[in-house]
Order: sequence, then C-alpha cells, then structure tokens
Amino acid sequence: MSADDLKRQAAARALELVEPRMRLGLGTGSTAKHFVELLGERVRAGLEVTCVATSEATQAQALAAGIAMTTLDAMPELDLTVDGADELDGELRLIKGGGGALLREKIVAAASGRMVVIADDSKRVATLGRFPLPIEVVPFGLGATRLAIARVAAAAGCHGPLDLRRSGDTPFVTDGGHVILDASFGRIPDPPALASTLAGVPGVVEHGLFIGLATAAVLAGASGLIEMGKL
Ligand SMILES: O=C(CO)[C@H](O)[C@H](O)COP(=O)(O)O
Repeated sequence: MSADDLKRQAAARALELVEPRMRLGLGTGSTAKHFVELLGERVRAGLEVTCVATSEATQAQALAAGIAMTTLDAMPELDLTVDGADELDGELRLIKGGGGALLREKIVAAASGRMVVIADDSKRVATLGRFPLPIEVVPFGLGATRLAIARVAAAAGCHGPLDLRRSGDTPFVTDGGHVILDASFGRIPDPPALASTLAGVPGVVEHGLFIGLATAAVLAGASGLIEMGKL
C-alpha cells in the first residue's frame, strides 16, 4: 500500500467523527487534502457542516468541493479540526508547518474543541526534531531574528542550522506574508521549553511546535490503523 493510500485511510477514519452541523477546521497538506476531498463527497450527498480553512490552498479546494466555508471572525469557535503533521510523539506533541501553513493551522487548532491528527505511521517519532522545525518570522530584521533564535534554542539544548525556506530562486512567503526558517535540530530534548522560549523572540510570528493542542491522532500503517488519544 502506498503512503498516499495510508493517508487516505487515516482521513477516512477521521471523517467518521464528523456529525451534522459541526463547525470544522480543515488542515493543510497532502493528508488533509484527502480529508477535504472525502468531506466534499459527504457534503454533496447532503451533510451540513461549516468549515474554516487553515490556508488559501485548502480554502480553494474546499470551495471547489462545494463545502460551506466561513472565517474565525464569523465563527470563532470550532468543534473539531482535522489536520496532518510532520511529526508526532507519544504525548501527541507535534511538529507542523512543512507545508508552510503553521500560523493559521495553530490559530484554527487553538479555536477548536478537538484537534485530530491524521497521518501515515512514518510520522510517529520517539523524540521530536528529526523533521526540521519551521519557524515563521517577519522578513524585517531577519539576520537579527535568526541569531536570537539560535541563542535561545542553544539554551534549550537545540543546535543546528536555521535555513531560510526557498521557493525556487526566492524566499518562500507564507499566506500571512512572512518567511520561514527551518531549524534542523535533529532532536528537541524539551519541546515545551523550546516552544515558550521561541515565542518570546521578537520577530518570531509562530513556530511549528504544537503542544497541548492535538487531542487524538489516527495513524495508518501497513498493519492497520493506530488511534492515539480520545477520538
Ligand atoms: O503542517 C502542515 C502544513 O503546514 C502539514 O500538515 C504537514 O506538513 C503534513 O503534511 P502532509 O500531510 O503532506 O505530510
């Protein structure tokens, strides 16, 4: 079975959690894309839900699928968000932002009563950090912000290059107009400590550590689905 088949299986399981009239957050990335596709099928068959997207890409996909979309201004509380992840550990702590949507993803997850992660089981790790941690920063003062991040990260036991994410020849720009530094730490010994110290750096808009946000996960692997937390 391909990784894409596994992602779709995880998405299909999460779809079973959706009930009529729910307020949903829709994630970003290849796994979340399966969920939106499957949700669209249910909506076209008569299911009523209202959704908020975590990126312009997901917004466009959902609208094309016929899903009713709104904003967090009109609907500031959501019942359930379903999103992918780049890594998750045994405590449902995540690294997100591989697709560059971490800021909106975190805002939407924080506005949701539940956040369910869908992924193939390759995303499960014992210790976060193998996947480079995306850190969204404002372009102004990038050099100073990068240095400040390196200093606070080192104090939290994290060392490694902070690479400006590129899209071809130019820096990758997020939906919010910011840029991303991908931090190759290899291992993050204390994710909550790093999360809080990064949040205090001027110029850092958001980082991809999601701590205490995911309430459950569905991981699809060759031997079936593994569920973590309370679905
Ligand atoms: O955080 C994300 C986007 O910002 C994605 O959820 C994450 O990158 C996982 O993507 P995929 O499902 O394609 O593996």
